[in-house]
Amino acid sequence: MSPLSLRDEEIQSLGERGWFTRASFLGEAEARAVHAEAKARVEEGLLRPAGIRRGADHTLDRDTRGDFITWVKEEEQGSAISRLRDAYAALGEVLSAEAYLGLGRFDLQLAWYPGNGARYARHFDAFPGQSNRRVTALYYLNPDWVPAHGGLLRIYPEGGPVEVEPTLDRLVVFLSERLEHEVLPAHGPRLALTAWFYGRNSG
Ligand SMILES: O=C(O)CCC(=O)C(=O)O
Ligand SMILES: [Fe+2]
Repeated sequence: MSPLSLRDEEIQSLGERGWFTRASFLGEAEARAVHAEAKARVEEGLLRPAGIRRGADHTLDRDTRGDFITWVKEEEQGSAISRLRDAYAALGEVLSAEAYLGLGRFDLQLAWYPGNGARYARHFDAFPGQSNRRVTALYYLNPDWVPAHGGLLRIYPEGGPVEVEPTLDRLVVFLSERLEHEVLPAHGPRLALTAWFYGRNSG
């Protein structure tokens, strides 16, 4: 794997606005390989309807959150998903080294919106002050995405909302405690592999 580094404008954007995006993270061929493995998991029926957390409760509310998910555990070496995991580990290291974020371990989740208008209403991935998720990194796997498919990521930095297209190989990184965001209704299949990085001192 070639060493990963952050561009100056990415570090600056993360510091000033709380997020950045990179249109091509692994390159198209590699992205297609990850997509094929992710799609196979969907087709194998490994994904389950995602719940939402309300206090201590875990509830299903398909209007608030209509995606299907599975947690991705350590992969066999040699799979494209394992190489993405390695790239995320390298990303966590450079975010710590160059953006001083002090990140430790991360969880990896595959999420699929079937394309029936499913969405994920506006939310935070973490709440300030708790030792929980610090950075959200999204990697999109939608080779056939066109604007009519919708499913844009809308984030809410200071200064007004920004929409990001979930196109193949795109990476989006944001501070989990700082940025509210939502997934607009998806009218085509929509796949993403998301990493949530925890602080170095959290369990
Ligand atoms: O897939 C996306 O663009 C965002 C998903 C999301 O917000 C989440 O899973 O918490
Ligand atoms: Fe989220």
